[in-house]
Amino acid sequence: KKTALSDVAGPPRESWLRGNTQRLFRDALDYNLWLSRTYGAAVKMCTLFGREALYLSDPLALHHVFVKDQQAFDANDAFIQSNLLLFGEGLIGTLGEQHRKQRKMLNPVFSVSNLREILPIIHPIATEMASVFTKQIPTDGTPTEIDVMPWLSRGAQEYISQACFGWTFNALDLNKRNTYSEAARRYTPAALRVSWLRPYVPFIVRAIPLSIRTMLLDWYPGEDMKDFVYILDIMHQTSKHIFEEKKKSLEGDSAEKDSVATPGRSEGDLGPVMQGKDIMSILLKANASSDKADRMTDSEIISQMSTLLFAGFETTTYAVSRILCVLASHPEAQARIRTEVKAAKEKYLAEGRSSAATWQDVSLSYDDLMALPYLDAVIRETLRVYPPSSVHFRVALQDTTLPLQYPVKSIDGKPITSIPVEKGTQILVSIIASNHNKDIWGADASEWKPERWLKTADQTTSKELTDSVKYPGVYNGMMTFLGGPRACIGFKFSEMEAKQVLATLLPRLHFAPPSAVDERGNKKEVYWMMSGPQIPVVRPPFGDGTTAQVPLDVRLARDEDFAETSDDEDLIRL
Ligand code: HEM
Repeated sequence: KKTALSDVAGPPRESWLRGNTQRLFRDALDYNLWLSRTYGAAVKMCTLFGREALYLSDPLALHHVFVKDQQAFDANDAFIQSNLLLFGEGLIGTLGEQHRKQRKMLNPVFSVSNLREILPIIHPIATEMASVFTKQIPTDGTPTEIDVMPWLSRGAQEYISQACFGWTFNALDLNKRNTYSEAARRYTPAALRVSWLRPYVPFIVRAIPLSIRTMLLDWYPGEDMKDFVYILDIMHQTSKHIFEEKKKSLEGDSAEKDSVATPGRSEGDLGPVMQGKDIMSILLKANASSDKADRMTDSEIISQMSTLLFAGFETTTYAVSRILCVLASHPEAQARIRTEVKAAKEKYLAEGRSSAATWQDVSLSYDDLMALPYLDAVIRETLRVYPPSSVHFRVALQDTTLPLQYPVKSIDGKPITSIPVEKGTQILVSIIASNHNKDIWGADASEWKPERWLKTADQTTSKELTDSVKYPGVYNGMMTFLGGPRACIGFKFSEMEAKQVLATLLPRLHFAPPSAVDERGNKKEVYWMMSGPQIPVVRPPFGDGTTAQVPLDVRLARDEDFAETSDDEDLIRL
């Protein structure tokens, strides 16, 4: 049967049942880039049961999906139904009006003015991370190989739990085991083991009653599913527990306040330390004082907590791990950040704006940290070339037409300038192909060049980025955090976290790729497996090729690890 997408070219269907989209999520960086370079910025793909989908990286078509015709597109069924099962009615499990209402309540909570207040309070997390590394390396400056991933992951957990919930799991303290933080760190490997089920979730949920699903779960052979359900249960129970504690403490239950923990002690509410500035306290207050019609139920709030714990933790862990990994291979960029941060921190001491004992201990304000041009360029460029997640789904809610900025060729070689899209068509939004689009970013689109985000004061234009064509992404015209009404709510938060972590670690520590060699002269190499999220692994013979890890040589920073002069003073961010 001829469909609206029939003329659009794309790779052949591999199976009527499964289509050919699975390959996009199986260690498929090259495949994703090959697709868009072979067929252009709009490619026909096949999904389940012989249906067709559009794999998109065209800026104008994406502008229609996320901005101009945003009412005609939403998240797809498999995404919503599976998230609803996993996390309940949080932002990633709701659609339409309910989602809009939730966003209206949550957007202001993630505002810059709130982040400004939170940043200085959570600075000790980055300092604790730095001291965790410092304790593992010799004081004479020789390097030690450390798998930095678990520590960055524990740090990211604390960032989310402290900033969002005013709660600590003491994740950076190995002497204190915590069931929740262990469960959360096991979430992604466990989810990937059962991910084959995800596209079928809408069918299962609609066709099989809950009681039978529960029975099937008990009978299901193997431990993968049970383990996954256990992890979800821990996450849900934790969110519920924190919510109840928060609520009690906001209602002024003094008995509870007395039992709260302080950082470095046992797990619990940071209450007095956070001064009610955590995201959840602000949200609970806003919710209580809003119109009844706009108010979220307790169960929706608990679901938001699980959603934030999940959505804000691993993405940021992988992002910060990737930035450190890239910097390890670019010592000159590392040196430049170190020098830039040093100048900013020393200025604080000189102006009496900080009482820290050394410049390294200075905590920069949100505005000063965000204004560091080279640090900003490094983070932007890393998130562009290496976005932590690569492809996201949308579905057309009505018949519509998507115009193309860059025409593609039809299956019989004719130019296509716009594509009719029928209601129900799946759109695969390719973050990776968009961020690597040579038409936008230039011939060197796939190269890591932080300088592309900077210009000197006397430069009035910058070659690639002043082009009129832009992506509708919320973050600097790139698609890493998507765009439109369902764009990442935490992008400023993750940017702030990454900057604080780097501005705290780099002045003290130097990172390099692992130097140890085996008897055949092989060196360990971190390989980023792109399976939806980009996961760092070490391939055999050194690693198992599946466990997430980022081994790096870490040593104390020396004088020669700083750039000669800071030439960044003249640089302006684009
Ligand atoms: C580098 C780190 C991060 C990346 C790359 C990232 C990326 C994304 C992307 C691509 C989406 C859209 C998903 C879709 O609709 O298909 C998203 C949504 C979301 N992100 Fe992030 N994210 C990051 C960090 C965070 C953080 C730190 C938080 C919370 C503090 C967060 C919370 C959320 C939430 C709640 C949503 C759902 C928004 C909605 O549907 O309205 N993310 N993120």
